[in-house]
Amino acid sequence: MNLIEELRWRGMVQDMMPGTEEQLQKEMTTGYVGFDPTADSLHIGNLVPIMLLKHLQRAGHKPLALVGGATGMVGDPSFKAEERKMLDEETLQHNQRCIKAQLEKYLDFDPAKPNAAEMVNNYDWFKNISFLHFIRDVGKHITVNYMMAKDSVKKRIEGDNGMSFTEFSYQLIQGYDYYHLYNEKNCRLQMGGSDQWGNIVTGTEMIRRKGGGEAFAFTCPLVKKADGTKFGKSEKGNIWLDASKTTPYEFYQFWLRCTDEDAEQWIKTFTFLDQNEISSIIAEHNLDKGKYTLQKRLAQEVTAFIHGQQELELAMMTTDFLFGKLSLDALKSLSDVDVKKVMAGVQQATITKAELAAGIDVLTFMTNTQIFPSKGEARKMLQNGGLSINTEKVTAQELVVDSSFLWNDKYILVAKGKKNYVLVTAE
Ligand SMILES: N[C@@H](Cc1ccc(O)cc1)C(=O)O
Repeated sequence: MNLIEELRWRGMVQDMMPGTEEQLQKEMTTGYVGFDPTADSLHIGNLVPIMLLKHLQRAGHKPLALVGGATGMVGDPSFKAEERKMLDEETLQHNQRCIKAQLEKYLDFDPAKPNAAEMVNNYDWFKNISFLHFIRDVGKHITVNYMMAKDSVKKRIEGDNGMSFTEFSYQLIQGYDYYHLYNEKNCRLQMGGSDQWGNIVTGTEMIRRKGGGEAFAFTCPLVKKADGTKFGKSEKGNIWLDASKTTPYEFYQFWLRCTDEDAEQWIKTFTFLDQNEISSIIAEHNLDKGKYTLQKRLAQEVTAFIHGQQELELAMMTTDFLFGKLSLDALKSLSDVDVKKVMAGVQQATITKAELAAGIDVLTFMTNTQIFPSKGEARKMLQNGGLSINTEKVTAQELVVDSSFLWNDKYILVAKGKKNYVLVTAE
């Protein structure tokens, strides 16, 4: 399968300019996607264009990731019902730095490779272009009629809200980016979400009218959920790629909880697994859907790609907690930082090291740590067989808890019932 055939199979091609497939077969081609610094992190909606750049690079072509320092100052009106709020320059600078650092993680920038990825920022070429120069040299090649006819801005032009000249000029700025990269980086391809088609075509038009040759493009469909609700949101809002905004555990859960129908599509779009592998995962999934084989594999692949293998393993451990099947040995093998991550959602308690050194009976231990409000309640749980320490069931109320129960020098894990864990830290 060539790149475009593969992307078609993955459901990642919406519109394509004629000749794009031939160009990609003919020679190593430089292609770009732009990301505006509208927030201090990318979110999973941006993951599709990132995947496009990744696929491009895997197929031997050269990806350019553009950070929109200039376009971010203007605001893309494409398919937006209202004028955007302008971000102040300090916020934009901060956002640019964050997004750049994220993009650097996902592509291969190794300069020794002929198709090494490169990062560019359109502020670098726009900062020196004067307004007069721009309207004479760029604006003159594109008619207002042409700009107004775009689907992406039609509603705004026909509606009551209107659109500022600032946002209206956005497509010329993005168009000029393509023209600039065409000349400076021999870039022949622009990709993006389907909402970007209008802006991209303004670019190829500008290249043509300013005497350039052919430039190519394709867009990918916007990701939708099968039930029609919006993709990429949880109850808490956006699913961010930044671990401090959406923890790897929450990220993993997002994918784990999707429907069979969505998982079948998303495993194609959001992983690099090939056709054979995906077919066999789906076949295995269909043998027993209750095992969530498909969702698990999807969640594992995407979490490992975004957060790395280690964070994935921690997220899976935390998930095991929810299902009451954590292995204590696995937990013991973790660093302190990682124990805290896995246990982030678990009830916490403390006990003094001195008490443990002396040794206390299990019921006193349960009340001193405030795991139970009274010895009577702790006893009841113990007698019902629902109390465990370090995953061993406690059967005798005479049991003495002392320092020998500590693992990693400071922890004791208590469970009330099957799934209610308490992590006790000795201080
Ligand atoms: N307009 C794009 C971002 C972008 C910016 C500049 C470009 O040259 C290309 C793309 C978006 O909103 O997603």
